[in-house]
This record gives sequence, C-alpha cells and structure tokens, in this order.
Amino acid sequence: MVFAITNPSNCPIAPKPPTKAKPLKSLLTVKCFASPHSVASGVVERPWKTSDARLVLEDGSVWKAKSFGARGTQVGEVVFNTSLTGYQEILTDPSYAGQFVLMTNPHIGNTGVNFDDEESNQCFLAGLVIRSLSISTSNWRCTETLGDYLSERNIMGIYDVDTRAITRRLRQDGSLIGVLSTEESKTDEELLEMSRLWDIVGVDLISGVSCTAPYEWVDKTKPEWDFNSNEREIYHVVAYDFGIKHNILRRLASYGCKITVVPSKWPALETLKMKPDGVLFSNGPGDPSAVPYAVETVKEILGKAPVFGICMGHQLLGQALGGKTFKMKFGHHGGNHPVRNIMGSRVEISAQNHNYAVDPASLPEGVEVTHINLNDGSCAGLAYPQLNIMSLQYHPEASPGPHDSDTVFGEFVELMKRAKQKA
Ligand SMILES: NC(=O)CC[C@H](N)C(=O)O
Repeated sequence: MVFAITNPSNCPIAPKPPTKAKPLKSLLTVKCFASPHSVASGVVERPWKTSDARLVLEDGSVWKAKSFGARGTQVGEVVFNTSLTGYQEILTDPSYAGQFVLMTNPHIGNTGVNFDDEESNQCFLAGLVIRSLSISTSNWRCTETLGDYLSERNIMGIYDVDTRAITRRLRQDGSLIGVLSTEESKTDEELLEMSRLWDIVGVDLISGVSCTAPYEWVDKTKPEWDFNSNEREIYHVVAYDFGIKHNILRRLASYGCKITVVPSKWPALETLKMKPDGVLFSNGPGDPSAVPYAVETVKEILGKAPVFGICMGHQLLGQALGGKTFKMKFGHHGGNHPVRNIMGSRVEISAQNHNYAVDPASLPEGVEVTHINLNDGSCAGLAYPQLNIMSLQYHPEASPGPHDSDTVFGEFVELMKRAKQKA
C-alpha cells in the first residue's frame, strides 16, 4: 500500500534564517551505490528494483537509494545508530522524533517485526536509512515484514545507500539535516532548499509524543529479565511521559513499583497531591532548552520527592539544578557505549540515544557526576544526595542493548526506601 507524505507529520517545521543557505552550485551528486544488475544471456531477468529515492543532505550531497515503507517527501535530522540488534525497538523509541535513523549494521529486516518489541505505540522517527534490506524474514516471533510495518505507519525507509560513507560524513561534520524523497517531480535543488529551511534545535518535540491523560502501568518484563526477583515493598512512582519507552515502565514494575504515567504538561502540584514515593522524568525527543515548562515542573518537584531522570529527564534535571545543556557534534546512538560508573567502581556497556548533554562545569556545588562516557568523557550520570536526585544520560532499560546498568532501578527503589524511612 502506498502512502503519500505531503508534510513532515512528526515534527513542526521551524524556518531557518535564509542567510544560512549556500549557493546551489555547491550541490554535489554522490554516485548511486547500487549499479544496475547485469543479467547473463539465457537467464530469466528478475524485476530488480532500481533507485527510486534520494536523500539530499544540507551539505549539498545527494544520495541515490531504493525506497521501502512509505513514499513521499520527508525532512529530518540524520543520526547514525551503531546497535547490532533491535531495529524495532529503535523504530518505536519516541526520542527519535524528527530524526532519520541510519543503522551502521548493514543487514536489517531479517527478523521482521513482532508484537513484543514495541517501545511505544507509534513510530515517531522521520525515517530509516539502511544499507541492505533483507530479502527474507525469518524469526519465530515474526508477524510482519519490516517494509509492510513501515508502510502501515507511514514511515519512509531507504536501502542500497552507502551508509558507511554517510556515517563518516556525520562523524566528520556533525549531524546534518536531510530530505528524503521518492517524488521525481522535486529537483535536487528544491530538496536541498527544504533541508536548509528546516531546523530541529529549539523545537518542542515532546508535546507531539507524550500521552494526553494519566494512566496506570502494570506490565512487567518477562521472567528471563529478572536478575533480582525478590518480593519487594511496593513504591508508588509517578512517571512523566516525555516520550517514555515501555521498557522503563516494565523494569520499574518488575522492581515492584506501582506506576502512574502522566503527560509532559501535568502540573507538579497534581503530582505532589498523589504523594508519590518517587518521580521519574523520562527520555524524550529533541532539545531540552525548547521545553522550559518541563524544567519548571522538575524544579517544583525537586526536594519534595526522590527523583530519577533518564536521558531527556537527566537533561531537564541538569537545567533545573541551574546547569546548562549543549548540542553534541553527532551524539551517542547505539548499544555499545562504555560508561564508568564512579560510585559502583565499574565499567558498564550501555545503550545510548542522545544528541544533547549536560555541561558538568555549569552545575552548582554539591551535584556529583556519577557516570562518565568513556568514549568522549561526557557526563553520563548525576546525583544530588541532599535532594534525593539521581539521573542517567543513557538507557538502563536497554531495549535494545546490554543490561549492565539495570541495577540502577534497584538504586532508585533504595532511594525511595531511605526517603520513606526518614519521613
Ligand atoms: N533519549 C532521549 O531522551 C534523548 C534526549 C534528547 N532528546 C537528546 O537527543 O539528547
């Protein structure tokens, strides 16, 4: 089934100042990676698909590719993800709203999609960029092919594009805005102009992915996940949904928490009226500086209940404590990031997905850096024991990714326990 995308549906368009536009003569065309297959005489010709899509980056490069999933034209920020597995969890991570995810693992689609690996109820990302789309799908849990899944969700995908070359470009020049199109009527110059008139910085993407009303969450992860299955006292956690991944909720439930999920604009006063044992500020897409209302909410809650921030939640906590966040060159996206856990005196391999980070030098005295990303030394975790605050810049719930940091959910439970005993 074919869906037309007429306008980027997942994130608002914020015009860039026209001065940024470079002369169109800087447009360079990258040779099509997929050359037409030659067929030996006597062999039946197969209906090989030839390139029918273009990815035009704001640096003027044009990448020819083959489309799958939805058709149309879509703008977004291109980021690369180094996870070897878990494309379905990545597709349904709401923190990718407004972004094209380029998978560095070249072979994608081989296990199809299934009912269990959804991290949210929707795909919010702008599109998927891969090297090779598996021609067959084989997995006992598979219910559908990746292509059909993306078509139904109106998400564009491209394959047979040189993902290594694009990744090297992003590593060298930083994240780039791109436009993906299957529309032949649009010229390269028009697509380039679109990419240069769009921006993701300063845009509130959380409002488009958060739930609209509070709800209770009860599902736990399956028993094979249970590293610590002791019965525990029940703690009530209010979880702010800035684009929350289901596995955060499942892990909290498995650690014995009763969870109320609330929308991103839920007033702090209403949260405090529920007398929660702890408050979780979730992951979420985009620029933490574009959501001052969320920083205000965090400020109003600090000191009144133990809090745990994950990714966007960590960045909002950093700002609420008086610190600054900044945009990284190309961010961290993947399941293989080494992090030094300073308190635990160990290195954890972690799942990460962020383009912004907290500048630890901007934080007030008393705030401790608890985790450091060993690839670039950036701040990966914070604590402020005086106010019962803890946070991680990355994803302890994994999904996809390693489980090394799962114990942090237990640390949050301990924090709530200590605070309750003192009260
Ligand atoms: N996973 C997240 O919460 C992402 C946080 C933020 N949107 C960033 O890109 O840095």
